[in-house]
Amino acid sequence: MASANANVPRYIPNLSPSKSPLPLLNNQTSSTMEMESPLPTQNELGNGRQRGSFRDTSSCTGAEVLLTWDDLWVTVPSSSGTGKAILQGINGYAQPSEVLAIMGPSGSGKSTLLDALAGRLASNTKQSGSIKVNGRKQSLAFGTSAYVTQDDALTTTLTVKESVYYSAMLQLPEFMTNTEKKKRAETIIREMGLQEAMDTRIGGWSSKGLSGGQKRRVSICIEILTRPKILFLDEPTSGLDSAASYHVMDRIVKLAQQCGMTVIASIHQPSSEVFDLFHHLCLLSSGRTVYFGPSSAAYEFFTLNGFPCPIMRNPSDHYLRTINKDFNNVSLIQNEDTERGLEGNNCKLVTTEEATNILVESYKLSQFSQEVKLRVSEISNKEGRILQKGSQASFLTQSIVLTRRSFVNMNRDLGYYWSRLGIYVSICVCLGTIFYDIGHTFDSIQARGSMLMFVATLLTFMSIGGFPSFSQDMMIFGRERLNGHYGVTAFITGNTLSSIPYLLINTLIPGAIAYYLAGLHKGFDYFLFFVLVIFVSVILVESLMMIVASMVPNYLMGIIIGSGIQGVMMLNAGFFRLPNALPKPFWKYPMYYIAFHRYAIEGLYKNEFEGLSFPRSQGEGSSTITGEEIIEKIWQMPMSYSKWIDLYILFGMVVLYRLMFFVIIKMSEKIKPILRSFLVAHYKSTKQSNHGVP
Ligand SMILES: Nc1ncnc2c1ncn2[C@@H]1O[C@H](COP(=O)(O)OP(=O)(O)OP(=O)(O)O)[C@@H](O)[C@H]1O
Repeated sequence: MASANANVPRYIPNLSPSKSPLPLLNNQTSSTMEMESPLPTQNELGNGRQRGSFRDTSSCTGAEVLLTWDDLWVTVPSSSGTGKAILQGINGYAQPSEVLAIMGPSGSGKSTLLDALAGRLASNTKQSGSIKVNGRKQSLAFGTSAYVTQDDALTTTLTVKESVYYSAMLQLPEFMTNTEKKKRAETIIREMGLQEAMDTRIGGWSSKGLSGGQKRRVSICIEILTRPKILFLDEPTSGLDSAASYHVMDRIVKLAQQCGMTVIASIHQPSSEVFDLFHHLCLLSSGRTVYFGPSSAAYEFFTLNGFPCPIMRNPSDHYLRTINKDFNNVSLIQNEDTERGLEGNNCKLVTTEEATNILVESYKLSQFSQEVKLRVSEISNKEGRILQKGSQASFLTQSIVLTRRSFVNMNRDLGYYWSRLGIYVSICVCLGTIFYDIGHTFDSIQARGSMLMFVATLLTFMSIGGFPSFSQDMMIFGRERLNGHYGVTAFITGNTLSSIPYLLINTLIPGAIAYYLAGLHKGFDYFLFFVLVIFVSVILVESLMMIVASMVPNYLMGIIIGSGIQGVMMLNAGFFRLPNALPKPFWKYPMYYIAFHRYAIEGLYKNEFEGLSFPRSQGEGSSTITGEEIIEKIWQMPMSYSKWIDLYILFGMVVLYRLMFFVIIKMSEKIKPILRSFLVAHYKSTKQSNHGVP
């Protein structure tokens, strides 16, 4: 076997020549373990491997970040009630100017580790153990860290240049000029190899734009604009071919070295060239550490534990294949002479489960593990610099930029307002022709009531059509908010201001068609009030949908829940069942007062009927009834206040709904940590009682 392969070139790993990081196997004695520490010393930090220079270094200042995690456990509730451990007491560290790769089969806990370190675990998880930044328990404030998620939540209608530029305007400090910000954005786009795609739109479900790999790179560009001190990358190379993967990772490594940035990246299947770029490797399997140490020494670790990398196989593929339990693989374990093969009786087949257990146990006893513990305690026992929040654009700048960005997006995304305008116009043409020249007969009282009810309810209900586009905006907001790009108030301001012109067009044109075709109350001021009520009602529905969007996981759920809420409010607005007939305990009090459609139809009815008179019954010669009487007696609406009060109430509701959205987002941010610390406390007490600890 050996001779058959003698002429086949073997993969040459990037091993440190003088380092022999032998692991401790259970059956080995310590005499076989004489070794030099494979870990860099503090003096070596920052020197890194020199891989050329990175051009824009103007902002590479500030404190470096050393991150450690010790006995880190993350559990989630399981059906058995005992909880499922996703991470099982792992240790490790990440250092400035270096890239730590987290690798492991799918579901091994890579993203969870990244989330735990970045402080953004899901609220249903419980975390225990210690995570320290520069030896202190401190959070990673804006400007100090950035996180590139797996899903590229980007504004699909913007070009690459616009996306990165708007983001630069939002994130970079006020003291930088617009030209400097633009330059920074362009430099980063070029560094990520996107110069050819600068003017290409991101693209989404409706139009093809960038490839998946290019979107990944745009996401990275956006997050590294501030030159964060610590960068978390979740699958940065997914969707990229091997050349692009190398290109992107190489840029990140250079940036790390140039700026003293600490990079932690979870990665699925790096090519050998990409793998070679990593300084350290954390290999996980089912939340346990299989290996943590210099990436170059992993080859030897596997070899010495009986799992040498076969000829011509990419070592990182080999590591993952050895520990991937998903497909009932088997591995060949070689005890001594790796060249003799099966017939030499030194090999046996083991399942991947067994192979993983051997490696995990071996790692625990190895010098690597000891070194990691030593380094972790060394760093955690020395309190370093406290991280200061980075400077960013002012609230005013952020609001202006968000308004502009949102305005451009609303204009280009046909689903946001333009398609709705088309539908509104069509419906209003139908409405206007069905109620054409409504007149002032007895029958027109009912006809007016029905038409205005339709306008106030079903027409405003159609605003729900823009929800998919809005929910995409919410996803982007969620990502940018988590990364601290801007606050909730700036988002609400931007969204509100940018939508106003479109909502005006959407209500003015269709409103005019319906109003004048039907021949409603003559006079421009009456028409203006009519449009104002529809306008505010549509903003109200949008505000309601904002609240819904902040609470539901996807837009389909949002549409279902939003329609349900509106349906109930419409039913209860006092038209389908007159106000005095509404059952008192619930539908009259409080629902009739909460239903915003009630104020919309009240305002519209007062606007339409006040000042007009109609025959009391069908036929000629009948006496007349005034509009005021109709409102009070037929529609059972209060005349103690004017139509303007109804409009003010609607407007007040818009403010209230937007405030509610603000409070919900803020509260969820405040409640999540409290909930998590409660769960952690509960977890600790359960753990202690399970182990009989007093
Ligand atoms: N919040 C959560 N609630 C329940 N289970 C979770 C949660 N987060 C992660 N898990 C589970 O923990 C395991 C590890 O998930 P994680 O996303 O960390 O794996 P991964 O190694 O990043 O996988 P992949 O490479 O496929 O993204 C999975 O089985 C996942 O279903």
